[in-house]
Amino acid sequence: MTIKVLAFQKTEMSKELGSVLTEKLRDLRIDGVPEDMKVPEEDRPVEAEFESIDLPLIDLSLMNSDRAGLVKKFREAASTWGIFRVTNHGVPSGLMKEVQEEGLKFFLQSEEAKLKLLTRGKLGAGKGSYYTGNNIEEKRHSLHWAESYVMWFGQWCALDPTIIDRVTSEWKTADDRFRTAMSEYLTGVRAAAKQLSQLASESLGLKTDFFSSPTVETGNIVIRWNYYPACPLPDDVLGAHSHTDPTLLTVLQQDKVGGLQVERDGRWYNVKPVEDTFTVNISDQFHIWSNGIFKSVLHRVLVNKEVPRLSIASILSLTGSQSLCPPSELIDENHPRVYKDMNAQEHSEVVIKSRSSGSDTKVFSGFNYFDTLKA
Ligand SMILES: O=C(O)CCC(=O)C(=O)O
Ligand SMILES: [Fe+2]
Repeated sequence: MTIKVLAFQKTEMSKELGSVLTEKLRDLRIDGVPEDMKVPEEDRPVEAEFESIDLPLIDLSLMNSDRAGLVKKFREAASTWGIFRVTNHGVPSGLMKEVQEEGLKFFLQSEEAKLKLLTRGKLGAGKGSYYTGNNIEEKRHSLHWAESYVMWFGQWCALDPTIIDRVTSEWKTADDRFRTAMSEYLTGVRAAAKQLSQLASESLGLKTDFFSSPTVETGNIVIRWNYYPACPLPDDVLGAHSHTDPTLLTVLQQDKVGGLQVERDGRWYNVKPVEDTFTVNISDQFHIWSNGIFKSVLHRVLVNKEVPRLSIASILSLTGSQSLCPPSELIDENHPRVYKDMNAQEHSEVVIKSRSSGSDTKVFSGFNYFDTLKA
């Protein structure tokens, strides 16, 4: 039996590469771990070493009643951990479960059905869906023990029912209810992201909409389901190597299984999943945009022997000519500009270059290229 893992991360891919992957899938066997998925001995995670942490909690039901307290908490969480838990975010529990179950159905399809979506990443205008995994072109580290299904919806302000319809229907099992669920989920995530980015602005003494307006109007939204099959040798692989997200903000829905780890001061911590909450992390663009005040958190994913894990990442990013320049209010003699002026497109080019040529073969991270962007 072949295992349900494959290897890809590029939105652009050639037909040839698609068939290489098909071959590769045929070769994989459930009773072992292919050599190119094995993490080098010295980088293997050892479970016994890790402490579990309960992340700082941002309770959005306090937006009106204790805004000042929430703003303070946001600043603390975003500038120390770079990751926090969000509760009372407005996305109903039943809807979260539904989107999770539907995503699971995608991965449980036959490989043949999934592979049909492998090359969809090339769809024009940045809207469409595709099946993916690690990047086998960038031979920078062992392959992830994971597969993903990604939906690109484009800019929030242009998102309308026809786009949701088009993107969701690329997965042939998508039905009307799934489309409605995705539409409701996107609305909920957008509202939560708006509130969070308002807190972000206020926490730095800026106008409420400074970050929120570009984030949930002209910014982009991508939804990505990550599936980590149970692994016969979990200590030999990683579901995701250590990385920071190159984008702005990631709103993550985890299932009960656990496996996400975050780094702080050189140590890895297990992030406990908590039902009905989102795990939200600051990503590279927000770090740059906040003049380095918000921390883009380094994270990775461990897998286990017993149960598969599913997570759903709503990935928000600035795009094209949107500026990542920090506002003048954050710059003075004591707080000089940390990074050069750049827009999202220029940033994205640096990320792509760093990922294909970086010196650290284990980490895909802003820490690999932030230095090159210094003012
Ligand atoms: O599955 C997770 O917990 C994290 C996924 C992740 O890091 C990502 O999609 O960038
Ligand atoms: Fe990530």
